[in-house]
Amino acid sequence: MKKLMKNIHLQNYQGLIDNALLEMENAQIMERIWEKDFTVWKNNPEEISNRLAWLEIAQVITDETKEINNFVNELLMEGYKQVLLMGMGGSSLAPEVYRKTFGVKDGYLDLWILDSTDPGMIQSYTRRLDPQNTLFIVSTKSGGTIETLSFFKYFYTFLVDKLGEAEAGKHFILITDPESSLIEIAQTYHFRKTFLNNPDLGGRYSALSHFGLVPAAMIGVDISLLLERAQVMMKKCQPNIPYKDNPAAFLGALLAEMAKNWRDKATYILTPDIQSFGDWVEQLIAESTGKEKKGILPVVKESLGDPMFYFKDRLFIVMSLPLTELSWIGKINNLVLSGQPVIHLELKDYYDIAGQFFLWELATAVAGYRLEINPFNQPNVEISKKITRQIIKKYSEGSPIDEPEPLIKKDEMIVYGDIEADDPYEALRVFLSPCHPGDYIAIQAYVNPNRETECLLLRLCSVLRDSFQVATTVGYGPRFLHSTGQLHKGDAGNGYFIQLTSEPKVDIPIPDEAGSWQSQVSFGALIKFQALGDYYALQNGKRTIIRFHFENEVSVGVDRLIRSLQ
Ligand SMILES: O=P(O)(O)OC[C@H]1O[C@H](O)[C@H](O)[C@@H](O)[C@@H]1O
Repeated sequence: MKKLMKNIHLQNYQGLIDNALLEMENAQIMERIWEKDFTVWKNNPEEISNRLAWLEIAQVITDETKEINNFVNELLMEGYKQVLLMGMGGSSLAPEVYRKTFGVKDGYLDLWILDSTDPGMIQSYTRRLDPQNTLFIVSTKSGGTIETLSFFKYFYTFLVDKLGEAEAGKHFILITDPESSLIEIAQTYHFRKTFLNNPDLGGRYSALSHFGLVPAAMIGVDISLLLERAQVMMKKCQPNIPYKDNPAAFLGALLAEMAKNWRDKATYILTPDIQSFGDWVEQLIAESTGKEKKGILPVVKESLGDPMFYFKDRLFIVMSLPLTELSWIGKINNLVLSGQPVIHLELKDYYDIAGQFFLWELATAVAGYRLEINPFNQPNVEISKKITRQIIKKYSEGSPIDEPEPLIKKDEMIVYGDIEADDPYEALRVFLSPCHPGDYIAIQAYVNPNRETECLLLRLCSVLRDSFQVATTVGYGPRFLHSTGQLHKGDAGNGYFIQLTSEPKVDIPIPDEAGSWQSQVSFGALIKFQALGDYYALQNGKRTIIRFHFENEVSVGVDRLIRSLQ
């Protein structure tokens, strides 16, 4: 434990955590989790007993690394140069961590991830990829995710145009569960391969399964070494390890006890080389704990500020690699001095990411036990999907769609919400006026996730945090719907949601059937309806939401909002 945790500052919470660990030891919680005893969480095994295979996947899957590596070699021999992975949430976040952390090894395939339905984003991928040398991964556990299916239909049709029908299917592979309806589609369209994943684990617990390992091997990551590192961590978390030295027991108890004591904002400070781990752990914690009016809010994108900008609702988690220049170490010390609880985990090298995947999965399962929730389901995600499907149906039938009445139109912005104001800036101020420390502000941006927008949205977060002393998060739609979307609708309801939408400059059709350009719905319509579906889902759930629609440049609109707050 000491090697793993560089520093632990629990302030006056040490006794609370010691007690929680003692209680857990007496109730043999780690033993029961490893024995896959569903009663740890609920009295009903539904969506628990068939969701625990991640506990051993790093061992079980070692037999399959050879097959995965052989497949990658086959692709390299055939001259493939790049891979476009199409998937949402648990089917794409771990591959993104591997790509952003390890980069691409010489001679291996470059990996791009597509998890945005923004037409501009899809167009830029289409322009950049070389059809001859690109492999497409359709990655979906359920086989029913609308974004993933739409990406498949679009890129397959695109490839038929470029290479012909006989060639197109050879450029596609599928990663899915054995029961998925996509298996038949893969056969129909002559995909080159289908990897069937272990169905007994959820997407956010799948980093060490086919969903993570196949793309990792493609960029030249040594997947056997990854699994070894995960197994090292598994050993450290066995039930025979005293609970106080068991990192998963400790972390799980820490996350949950802090949340129960109003420190429910798990704020990650990650060094740039492992920054993307934040996006993965965000889905894991938010989707696993944000339900039954409870939840831990992962804060993964905020810049590190001075102590005065933080309320006493935080737990800070610092993660770094040895010898990384920690320019912000002084700021961390100030946080400790100001009374904030801070822990610092140190990874030996990039391959330790695999150990961290396992550690946080088990810690989240432990936290779920302490919070008395089922950490393996996502009961509220379906709500916005359902409303979006209804809107799409109406639109396809040519029926009118219910849209909220615009409140204000000014400065190329249209504002929607249940407040009274004369201009967008006043609307934002009025909207946020009841927001107080302990709440959080979530920016939900259904826009092209390019660098310029990202910088501005992060700036908006900083300004909001510093003005209101609240935790802030930012997520791109529809990506966040598969990550933090569950928490937004399932937690206690103290979030303030700022939805940002934009007028697409281009549009791209979603083929009704793969292979033909006939199309009823475009990506532009889909992203609009996804935003609308979630807007209504949040409203129905009595959440506080405002929408700013940018008629022109998103960057100009966001910049105006930032200035109005300063
Ligand atoms: O892998 P898929 O079945 O396509 O699912 C992708 C994502 O969809 C849903 O929104 C779930 O809430 C996520 O947990 C999941 O990761």
